[in-house]
Amino acid sequence: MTTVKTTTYNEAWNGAKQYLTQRLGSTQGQGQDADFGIPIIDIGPSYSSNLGDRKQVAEQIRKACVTSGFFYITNHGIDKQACQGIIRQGQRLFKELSREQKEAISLKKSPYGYGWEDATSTSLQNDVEESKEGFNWSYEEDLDPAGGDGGYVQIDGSTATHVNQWPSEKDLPGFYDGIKHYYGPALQLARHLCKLFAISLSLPEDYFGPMITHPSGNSRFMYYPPSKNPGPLNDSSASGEIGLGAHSDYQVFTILLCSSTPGLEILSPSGRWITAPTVENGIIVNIGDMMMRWTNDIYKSTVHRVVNRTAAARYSMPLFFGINNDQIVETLPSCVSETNPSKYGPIKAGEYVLQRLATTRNY
Ligand SMILES: O=C(O)CCC(=O)C(=O)O
Ligand SMILES: [Fe+2]
Repeated sequence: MTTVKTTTYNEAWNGAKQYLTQRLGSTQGQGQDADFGIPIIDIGPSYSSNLGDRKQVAEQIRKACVTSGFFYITNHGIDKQACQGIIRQGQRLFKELSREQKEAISLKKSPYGYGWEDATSTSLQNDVEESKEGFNWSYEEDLDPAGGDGGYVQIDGSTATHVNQWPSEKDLPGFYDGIKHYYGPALQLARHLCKLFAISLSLPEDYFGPMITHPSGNSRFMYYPPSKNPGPLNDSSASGEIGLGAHSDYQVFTILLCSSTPGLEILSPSGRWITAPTVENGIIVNIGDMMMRWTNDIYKSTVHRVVNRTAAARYSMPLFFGINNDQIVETLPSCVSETNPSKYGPIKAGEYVLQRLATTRNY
């Protein structure tokens, strides 16, 4: 039987801080930028019944994952209306709720940090102030088109339900249904991507299937105010305000939907910040640290941040997709060999995220 070590809060805090410092340090100007970018992958053929078509898409995904760990997907199956609709729900939440209504669902009232947050409650890069506003929620079975299997556990192993803090139907009519309209298809897209990741890693196509029956699906609405000092994109200095500090994502992978205002910047191996372009009907997928660890560092989770350098507001909605929180993550069999032994021990998926989240709280 696999034994898994549990960690104290202090160990987690020190470990997570060390991890971020090391990740930020290791990308400061050492590598080459050749092959580094955010390719656009048409995943339409991956819905084909022909394995060759699915393999062809998986191969493109693999190429992106071993370089930048970021790619756009198009023809992903989520309709335009659902994508526009969810961004609108985010706008409504930030614009239409009063400060008092927002405070009533503040993340400070939630043991898991779910709910509305002002700019200062959390920061991803310690000591760097962020200008964003956010609203966080977690997976719940009512939002899952597959219905879940009744086994959902929180990142700390708790079986508590109804942990999300939604605005009331009176304050924001139709909000929850609006969420469901995009979040449900996005979860199914994530499950589909798991099959493509499995093929890309030379694993059986349904390798991850049993691990995503009650998946971790934390999500956020983000609002980045217009810059007080608009300037050019691809300017590595952060003279504009930092919307979201430099970080890598924690989960297996992120499905990121953005409004048309640019602002996401990814850190290249030579230390340049590259602005992600706006791609019509495109959704960004990026590898998270859990996937990097799981693949023995073969797939990369790249450091990124958000700086809104424009005079317009920016909105986005990342969905941090992970496997069942009670699932043990052990280096994937196709990522170890005699010459490349496993660098990491087994860990419970939820426990790993808990450790990484430990440093972000400012309250
Ligand atoms: O808003 C964005 O474009 C990126 C958000 C992000 O990186 C995150 O929430 O982890
Ligand atoms: Fe991120």
